[in-house]
Amino acid sequence: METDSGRMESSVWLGNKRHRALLSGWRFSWTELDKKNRDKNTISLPVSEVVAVMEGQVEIQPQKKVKDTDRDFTLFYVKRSNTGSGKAPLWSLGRSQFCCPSRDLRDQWVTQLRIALKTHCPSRPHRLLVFINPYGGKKKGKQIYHSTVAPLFELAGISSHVVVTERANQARDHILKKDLTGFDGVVCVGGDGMFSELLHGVIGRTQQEAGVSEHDPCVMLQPCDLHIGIIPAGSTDCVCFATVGVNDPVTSALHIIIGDSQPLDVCSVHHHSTLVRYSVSLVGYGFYGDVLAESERRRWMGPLRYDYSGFLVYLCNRSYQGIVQYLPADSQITSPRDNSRCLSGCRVCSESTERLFPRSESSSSLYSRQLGQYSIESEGEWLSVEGRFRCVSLTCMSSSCPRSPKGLSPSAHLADGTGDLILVRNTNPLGFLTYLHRHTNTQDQFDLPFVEVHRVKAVRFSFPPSEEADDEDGPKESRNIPAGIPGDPEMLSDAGDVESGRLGSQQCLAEKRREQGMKEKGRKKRDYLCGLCSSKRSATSVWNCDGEILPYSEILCRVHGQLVHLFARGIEEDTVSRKYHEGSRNCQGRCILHN
Ligand SMILES: CCCCCCCCCCCCC/C=C/[C@@H](O)[C@H](COP(=O)(O)O)NC(=O)CCCCC
Ligand SMILES: Nc1ncnc2c1ncn2[C@@H]1O[C@H](COP(=O)(O)OP(=O)(O)O)[C@@H](O)[C@H]1O
Ligand SMILES: [Ca+2]
Repeated sequence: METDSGRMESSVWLGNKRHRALLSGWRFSWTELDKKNRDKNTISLPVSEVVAVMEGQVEIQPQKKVKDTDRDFTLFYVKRSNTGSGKAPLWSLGRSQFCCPSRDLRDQWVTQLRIALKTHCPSRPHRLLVFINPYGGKKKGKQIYHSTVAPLFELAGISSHVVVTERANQARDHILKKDLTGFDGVVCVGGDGMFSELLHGVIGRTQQEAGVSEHDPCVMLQPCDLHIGIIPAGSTDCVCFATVGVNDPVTSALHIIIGDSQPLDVCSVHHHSTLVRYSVSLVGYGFYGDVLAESERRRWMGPLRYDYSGFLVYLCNRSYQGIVQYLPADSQITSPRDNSRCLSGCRVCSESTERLFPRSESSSSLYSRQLGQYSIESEGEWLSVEGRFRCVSLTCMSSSCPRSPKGLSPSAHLADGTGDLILVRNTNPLGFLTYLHRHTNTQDQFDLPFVEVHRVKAVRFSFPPSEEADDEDGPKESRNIPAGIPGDPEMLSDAGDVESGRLGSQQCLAEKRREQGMKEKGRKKRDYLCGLCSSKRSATSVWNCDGEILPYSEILCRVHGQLVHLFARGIEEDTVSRKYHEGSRNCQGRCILHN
């Protein structure tokens, strides 16, 4: 046995196999030894990925039971499993049970490992405020939290205060108004809408405390310290998927436990001089706005509502007139078509931190620099595109999700202070289908003649004056999407009966009245369906802002670099198979590296 500060080495047993355990600085490893004391397999992991060290033999699933044998300790840690080539690994809880030659040695191991945890993991959360949306996604939020997440938090020594929401915006209001002393982070169990509530609460509270006006699009918003965790239990789970690489509650719970930190760009959306909302994934007009509006009345369908509504809206074949102005980002640094991917430890994002928060500048000069950048100097740099669009989308991140594993903009960065503006001009139905379909395969969705993409710092959307005059829907600020859409079987069944003339001419009066009533009903429905699909009557769409319909059409969006932090680390490469090959070159025996 050998110990000195930060280093400890001894013989241990795992089952009936002798091993050499080694704690050296920020790594802990154990190597199986053969009968001649030669190294066989090594498992090595960074201390930062140790979840807990417990005395005795400890199980956590299915039931936590402790057998306190005095020479044993149990190590829980992050274990990765491959999900297929190119996909991020899933994380699960690894468990290894060590038996030491003496109780004294066992106690030393437990002490040293816990000291290493404190030293190398200073930013782990101890107390969390958890909000569960019981109605999100497949309505499994409570079950996911209590059966999967809570036992992991408990094991890691995290105490949590749980609020099961009873209404929309309860989580946001709680964060804005209640005392949050002692909490190291806030966590939502739900979908992107639930995340958005936490986002608004955290940003709003931080600005209130800093005395910053959120309404001014030129202001430098105060970056938020309180971390946000997401346990995916929603319909799209885009924010989780795009920042972790999978939508898996265990993986996300482990990222929270080990205190991972991922900065995230946020877009503020303004109408005239008022803040409307914040967004991290999608600010989308046209197709995505129509899909959202259509899907809201089909919430009962659960996550499938988006597929169904997407299909119906596609059949509508609509496009919208608009003027899109944008402030381009520095094209020397990156481009949305450079085929890069923002992965864990992304260099572009790390270098952006320096650019966004230069250490040498005082906060006041930083504020005026930002003001200058947006209000005066930049005016001349705005570019403008006018036309008919199938969709206009702005995203601060790739917006990958299970429906679209590459996302809306596969090379977008999570924390570079820019967003990607995607303009899909009007095209024929097959062209638009090709565009949509490319979100689901490896083909480049930007390599189409009617699509353009720009890396931007800000975007404005307005209507051409002539279009405003043409609009029969009244002011652009208040257009409501009518409920219902062509192709809706509910709607077409009655209308179909009337059209087909199935009701005969020898009917009694009552029948005739009924027929007339149905005709009237059918006519109304047909008019209504035609109205929805006709580009003349409904000249405008709505904005989908991370799953919320915006009440305004003319908006200004500005990207705020690294405004919030998530308990995540960005998308990991498929390290399991790669590390196996690298590791085996460096070890005498089989070498499995975890990091
Ligand atoms: C022929 C196949 C077509 C497939 C097209 C796939 C395109 C998918 C892009 C998805 C981008 C998602 C951006 C995220 C949006 C969410 O914030 C929002 C709300 O989510 P939630 O709170 O979980 O309900 N989701 C949507 O707006 C759904 C868009 C789906 C469009 C088909
Ligand atoms: N208890 C509740 N009752 C009704 N709506 C809620 C409740 N809690 C949260 N919400 C709202 O439900 C919306 C959808 O929630 P989310 O968790 O994103 O599920 P989904 O991904 O299925 O849309 C969010 O906008 C959120 O504000
Ligand atoms: Ca970005």
